[in-house]
Amino acid sequence: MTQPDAQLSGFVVAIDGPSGSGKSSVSKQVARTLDFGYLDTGAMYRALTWWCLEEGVDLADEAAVIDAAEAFPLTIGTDPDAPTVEVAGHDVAADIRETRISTQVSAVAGVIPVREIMRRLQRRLISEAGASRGGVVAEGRDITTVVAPDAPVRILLTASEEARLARRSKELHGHDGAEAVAATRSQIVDRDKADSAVSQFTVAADGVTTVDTSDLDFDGSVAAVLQVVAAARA
Ligand SMILES: Nc1ncnc2c1ncn2[C@@H]1O[C@H](COP(=O)(O)OP(=O)(O)O)[C@@H](O)[C@H]1O
Ligand SMILES: Nc1ccn([C@H]2C[C@H](O)[C@@H](COP(=O)(O)OP(=O)(O)O)O2)c(=O)n1
Repeated sequence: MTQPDAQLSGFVVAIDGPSGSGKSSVSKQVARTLDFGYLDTGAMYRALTWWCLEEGVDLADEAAVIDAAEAFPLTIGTDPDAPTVEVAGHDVAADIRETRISTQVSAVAGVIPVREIMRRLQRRLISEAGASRGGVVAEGRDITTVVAPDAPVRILLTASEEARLARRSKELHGHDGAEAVAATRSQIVDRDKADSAVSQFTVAADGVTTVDTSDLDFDGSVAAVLQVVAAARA
């Protein structure tokens, strides 16, 4: 029989959303402002993908991917000023942002038993960060619905496809000209489509507050999230 989840420690702010909505950058700044911990769950799926490739695991072999997840030697830091990611002692923070990981991560994240292993690990990390700092901002695709549906603040951070494509193009190519946007499309649109098969992050679930950042700049997005948090803590 599966054990019921232990209660999460600390004040948890759960944030989900599609690629390029601003989850990582906005969540990190919100955590800094509140002096909370910060957990990037996407980095965990990326690091597992890196580890599978490093170990020569065929990503089409679900049993092998599950084995890799069960023995995953991950160390992840939850300080928003220095969010480290290490696998078996290797600093992989930069490697996991490479295109080869971005284009293959959905294959790993789409394996349901892997998600259950990651969910348990993520709840533990959220509780540890919450206990040591009083609170934590955790972001991903299923934090508001599956990992921390019991969080007192749950936000769907979203933005139009156009805005998300322009942001990611600027980040990857330095501008958002037509060619750069076309080159970025698969990393945003196709990946979101693949990820939607296992997580619901395009429409807010019951009790989840939508923050649409399409017409907000970065500071405006941070302020909008902080306002939702302040209302919940009042
Ligand atoms: N509201 C915003 N307006 C403009 N750019 C933003 C905004 N929020 C985030 N960005 C920028 O867009 C890019 C993608 O943001 P990121 O936080 O990586 O999104 P996600 O984690 O949802 O994929 C980054 O370069 C970030 O600085
Ligand atoms: N809680 C989560 C977080 C991320 N994932 C998957 C979905 C994404 O394609 C990858 C990488 O997530 P990440 O947040 O780094 O993606 P972005 O590039 O910021 O859009 O992991 C997930 O399935 N569940």
